[in-house]
Amino acid sequence: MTQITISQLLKYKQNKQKFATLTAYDASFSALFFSCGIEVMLVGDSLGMTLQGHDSTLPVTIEDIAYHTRSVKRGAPECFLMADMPFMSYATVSSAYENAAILMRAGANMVKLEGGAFLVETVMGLTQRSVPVCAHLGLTPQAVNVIGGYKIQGRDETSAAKLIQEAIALQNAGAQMLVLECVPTLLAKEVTEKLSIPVIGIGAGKYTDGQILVMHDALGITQGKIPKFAKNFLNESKDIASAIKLYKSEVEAEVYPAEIHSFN
Ligand SMILES: Nc1nc(=O)c2c([nH]1)NC[C@@H]1CN(c3ccc(C(=O)N[C@@H](CCC(=O)O)C(=O)O)cc3)CN21
Ligand SMILES: CC(C)C(=O)C(=O)O
Ligand SMILES: [Mg+2]
Repeated sequence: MTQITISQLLKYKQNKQKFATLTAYDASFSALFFSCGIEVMLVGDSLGMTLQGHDSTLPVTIEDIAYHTRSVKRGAPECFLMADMPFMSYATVSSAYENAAILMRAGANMVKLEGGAFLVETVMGLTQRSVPVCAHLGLTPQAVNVIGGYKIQGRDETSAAKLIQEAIALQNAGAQMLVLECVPTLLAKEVTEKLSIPVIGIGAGKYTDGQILVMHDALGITQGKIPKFAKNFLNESKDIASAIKLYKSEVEAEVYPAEIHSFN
């Protein structure tokens, strides 16, 4: 096996080959996921909820993400590893540089930042300094207190048009990937077609280039409210490896996400 890179993911987009990605937080799961053909993993700040038991992602620190990034990297050294920049770790351009460096040194291949046009300067500066950036638009969970809950975004014409403009601005600033979370299927389709970089969706319908799920949702071990887009692949599988392979094959065959996992 060889290292998965952004070039490989770009080829998937160009060949219209859908790809499945997952969050991972430790070496055992990252090794298992990679052996099941999951080539892209994210050390998500969702770990604040799934691992730490908080009711939001806000308590997560840069050291938390760095710790889990080191673990995931050791388990799957050849995967393309993304790491979330946690709440307030990119509040200024210079803090973004310092904190991105911590995650890159921990083994990340790309850092992910939540937000739109206000991040253009940050994304440009990171990219120029050799830190690959994934943008994240739509429902941005670090803004849960501003939004007033985990709600679908881009429903009306004004916010949809704004999201498209921001996606283009972030790509122009140098972002090499985009995560779209909880947006209507046809808005995600339009963004995916307009951008040349790979777009990964979660609750964004079937037309994005890739899909991402929180691993706990894919394995049915999430406690409390389960997002509409989540699917428990362990239900129909004999073990975790079979469940992950089923997830990958359903994404590749455009079976998952179905209508019931999407917003219109
Ligand atoms: N287990 C887990 N899965 C995730 O996808 C996830 C986390 N945790 N923690 C961090 C954020 C929070 N996320 C969430 C959490 C809840 C909804 C949710 O319940 N959404 C409603 C949409 C309501 C509407 O229609 O506006 C839903 O019914 O899915 C969505 C995303 C996504 N991320
Ligand atoms: C759900 C994904 C996109 C994420 O940002 C996370 O796991 O933190
Ligand atoms: Mg996140």
